[in-house]
Amino acid sequence: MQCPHFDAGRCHSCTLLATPYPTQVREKQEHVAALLADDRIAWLPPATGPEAGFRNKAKMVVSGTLEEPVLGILGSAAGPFSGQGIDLTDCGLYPGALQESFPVLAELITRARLQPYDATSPSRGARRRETPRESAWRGELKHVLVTLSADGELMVRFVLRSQEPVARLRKHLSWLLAALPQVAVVSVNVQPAHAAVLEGEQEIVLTDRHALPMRVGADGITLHLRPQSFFQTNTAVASALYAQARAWVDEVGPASLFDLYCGVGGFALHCAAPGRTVTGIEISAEAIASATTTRDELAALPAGAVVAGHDATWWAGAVRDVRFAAGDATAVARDDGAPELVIVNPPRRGIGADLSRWLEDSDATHVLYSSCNAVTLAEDLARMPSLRPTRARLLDMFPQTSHYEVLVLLERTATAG
Ligand SMILES: C[S@@+](CC[C@H](N)C(=O)[O-])C[C@H]1O[C@@H](n2cnc3c(N)ncnc32)[C@H](O)[C@@H]1O
Repeated sequence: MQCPHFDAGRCHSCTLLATPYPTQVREKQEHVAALLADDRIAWLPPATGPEAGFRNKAKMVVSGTLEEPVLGILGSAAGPFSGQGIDLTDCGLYPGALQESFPVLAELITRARLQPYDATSPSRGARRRETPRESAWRGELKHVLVTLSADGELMVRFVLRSQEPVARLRKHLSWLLAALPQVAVVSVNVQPAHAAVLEGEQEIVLTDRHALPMRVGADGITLHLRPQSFFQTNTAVASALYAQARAWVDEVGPASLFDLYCGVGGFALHCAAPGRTVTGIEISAEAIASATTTRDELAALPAGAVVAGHDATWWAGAVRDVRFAAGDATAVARDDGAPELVIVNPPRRGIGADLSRWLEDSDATHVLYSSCNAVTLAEDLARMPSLRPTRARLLDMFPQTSHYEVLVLLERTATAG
């Protein structure tokens, strides 16, 4: 992949751009195999998708002026573009449908007078004080977050410093929906702090629709995605990830499973089956609401519908005992007895000592660990010596970067104690 921003030193995100893609995948495979360093693991060939145009979401920093807003990133503090707004609307990681939305969103910013937030320079008055107040920074619009579904629909979220511009945004909403009819959901996220935090707690949805339907795979499950919910970055590889998880879970055939850090329920719903009790736990209440919507939709499919190879009757039975609850995944270590199989898919920090210890000491016969950080994965596995990794697969969710996803099936070899 060729990138003018990388070549000019404006953006450094794609650190592997100069490495041919097959070499990237081979080196990631060597990296994860060396980190897990376990000859007993049977590795499946890596799962890959397109090497460009694969990102389903864009997190655009908004800079520039009201008349000429810039959507992209701010140049890194150390380099020659320090603090400068860098336009990344043509970034090759975005599919065409995302790229095409950016000029329209930029025009909306101008029309609705959403002044780009100036993250670098407090006003002159504030500069005289040692710790300028948040109000001393100029502007309102911090980020625009855009998510694209496999069916071409969009969710657009405006991260604002305050609610002040919301009325203007509402006024221009019909213009946006006419200019970009594929927009399904528009919301405002209020993030008042001058801090490196992408979004705040308050979300105001401006459209009638509150969730973006994210179909996974050709005839696959359509997961519902509400604002403030996580979704895997690469829909094609996420489809392979969930399919692999389902294949291994079905082979084990547990009567009960937990999906910890379940997000909008991708693993839980792909691994549901008649006669299987599934419990999904996730910290974001909005993600749990999304997962519950998908479950209810699968429970009531119209006669004749086929989803992921199963008909409406099968699905009604499969999701009958699927439950989702908002909460801290590590708290199950205190509260609940273990099911037969536990799926974990934590953030980069991994599951940590407490949850690892609970799994190690539990009655679960299998654990399925999906990780986006093999370093913390290896640390967690070392804490669970009774659970032997038997099978694993690298899934390259993040081409052109050194990041990747890895799925590992663990099987209990010894009774904990
Ligand atoms: C890597 S994402 C996985 C989401 C989901 N499994 C999927 O396939 O999309 C990690 C998820 O963990 C959630 N999370 C973070 N800390 C958590 C905690 N302490 N307890 C429960 N969920 C947590 C995040 O909100 C996020 O949805």
